[in-house]
Order: sequence, then C-alpha cells, then structure tokens
Amino acid sequence: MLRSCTAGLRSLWALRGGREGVPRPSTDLQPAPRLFSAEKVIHTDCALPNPSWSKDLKLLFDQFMKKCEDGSWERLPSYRHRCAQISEDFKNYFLEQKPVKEGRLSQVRLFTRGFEDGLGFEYVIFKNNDEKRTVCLFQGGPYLQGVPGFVHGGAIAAIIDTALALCAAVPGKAIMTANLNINFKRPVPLCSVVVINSQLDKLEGRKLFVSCNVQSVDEKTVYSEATGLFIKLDPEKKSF
Ligand SMILES: CCCCCCCCCCCCCC(=O)SCCNC(=O)CCNC(=O)[C@H](O)C(C)(C)COP(=O)(O)OP(=O)(O)OC[C@H]1O[C@@H](n2cnc3c(N)ncnc32)[C@H](O)[C@@H]1OP(=O)(O)O
Repeated sequence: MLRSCTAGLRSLWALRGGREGVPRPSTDLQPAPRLFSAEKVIHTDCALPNPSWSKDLKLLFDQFMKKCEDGSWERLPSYRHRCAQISEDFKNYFLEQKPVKEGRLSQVRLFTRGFEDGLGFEYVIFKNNDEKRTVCLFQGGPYLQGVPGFVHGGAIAAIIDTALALCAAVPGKAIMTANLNINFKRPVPLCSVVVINSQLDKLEGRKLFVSCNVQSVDEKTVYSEATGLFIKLDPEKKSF
C-alpha cells in the first residue's frame, strides 16, 4: 500500500507539472477574500473529481450524482477559501476579531482543503435535507499519515467534524462544534476510500446533536463512530 502511495505521489507531481490549470504550490495563492469580506469571490469547487480520485471514489461519486437527479440529494460544493456566504453568517459574531495579519490573508485556506490534489483530504459531501443526513465520501491521502500506512486520528477527527458540521448546518445561521466524541474502532488505511454517514439526531434550542459512522465502501468494516454537539451562535452574545 505504501508503495502504491509513493507511486501515486510521483504521478501526481508529474501531473501537476504538466496539467494546465493546476497551480504549483508556491503560486497556488489565488487572490483570497479578506476574512469576513462580503465581496463575492468565485473559486474552484474542490468537491468534484480530480485525477487523484481512485476508482472507488469516482464510482461512489457517480452513484450519488445519480441520486441527486430527483432532487432528494444534493452535492455540497466546497472551496479552498471560505465562501462569502459562510463569512457573512459568522461576521456578526466576530466583529472585534482580527485573527490573521494582513500579509498572511492570501494564505488562509480551509484546513481540509489546504493540500494539493490527492495529497491530503479528498472528499465530497452529499446531503439529503428531508432525511436530515449527509454522506461524505473521503479518500485520505499520503500527507495524512499517522501510524505507518494509516490515516492520522487527527485527520479522521477533522473530516468527521466537517461531515457532522455540514449535517448540522442551518442555512443563514452560524454554528460551531462544542463537543466531538470519537471511538476509533479500526485504523483507516491510507489512500483508501471510506464513507461517513451522518445524521441529525436531535434539535434542542440552539443545540444540534449529530452522529456518524465511518465505514468501508463494502460496509463490512466500521472504522469509527462519533457523536457531535453543534451550537447555533447567539446573536445576543458577541463576546468571542
Ligand atoms: C461549523 C461550521 C459551519 C460552516 C461550514 C464550513 C465548512 C467546513 C466545516 C468545518 C467545521 C469546523 C468546525 C470547527 O472547527 S468549530 C471550532 C471548534 N469549536 C470551537 O472553537 C468552539 C469553542 N466554543 C465556543 O465558542 C462556545 O463554547 C460555543 C459557541 C460552542 C457555545 O457558547 P455559547 O455561549 O453560545 O453557548 P452556551 O455556553 O450558553 O451553551 C449553550 C448550550 O449548549 C450547552 N453546551 C455548550 N457547550 C457544551 C459542551 N461542550 N458540551 C455539552 N453541552 C454544551 C450548554 O450547556 C447550553 O445548554 P443549555 O443550558 O442551554 O441546555
């Protein structure tokens, strides 16, 4: 498996050198939006297939795209730089906050989209609004290694947090993770594809309770199970 990762890396670098439109790391600093800027910025949607996606990931992606045809499921787009709408949702709560120095703003990226194609988090999330659930198809690349040959637990936590956040997300409202509990039951092989099934279990005032499992594509292996608590930020509280 590690050999195939290394081979994959080499071919990715080769691809990067030759593929038009795939920027080199040093120049991949697109003109990013100012944090919390209302300015609309168009960026590349990362939740679409790229050459690093394995056959399994492409196959599952196609299956879910078919499910989107009748409108019951939707694919959630995903951007490297925070999209204008999400920034709008949060800006009222962080009025005084200047988290990033001017000179570094162009480097700001969403953590799970901060790697070059295929090296880190490759994923796409589909949402079924009626059933209040999401499915995240995730391929953990070679830069996410923890124990040799397996995905780092912190990387698994990050993709679980992302999947649960988007399951809990309420349009126009800002939410944050208050609690995340994960049982790591089996290690996730590096460069493999796993499926994260999340659901909204309960809504209690500002509290959104969600849970998920992380399974192999054939559903025979449960790698992790998790629960999360997300809180809708209170517009009356601006003390962050
Ligand atoms: C999420 C992002 C969506 C955007 C999508 C982008 C895509 C990428 C997705 C990336 C995703 C990345 C996501 C990230 O990385 S989010 C980053 C990681 N999270 C944080 O940094 C959050 C830090 N914490 C806070 O800011 C505050 O504590 C929050 C805002 C969470 C609540 O402070 P607030 O002052 O507003 O609320 P409250 O204290 O009055 O509490 C309200 C109620 O909640 C209950 N409670 C609170 N905490 C806990 C707890 N730990 N266990 C159990 N219960 C808890 C509490 O008892 C009370 O209940 P009740 O008394 O009313 O019954």
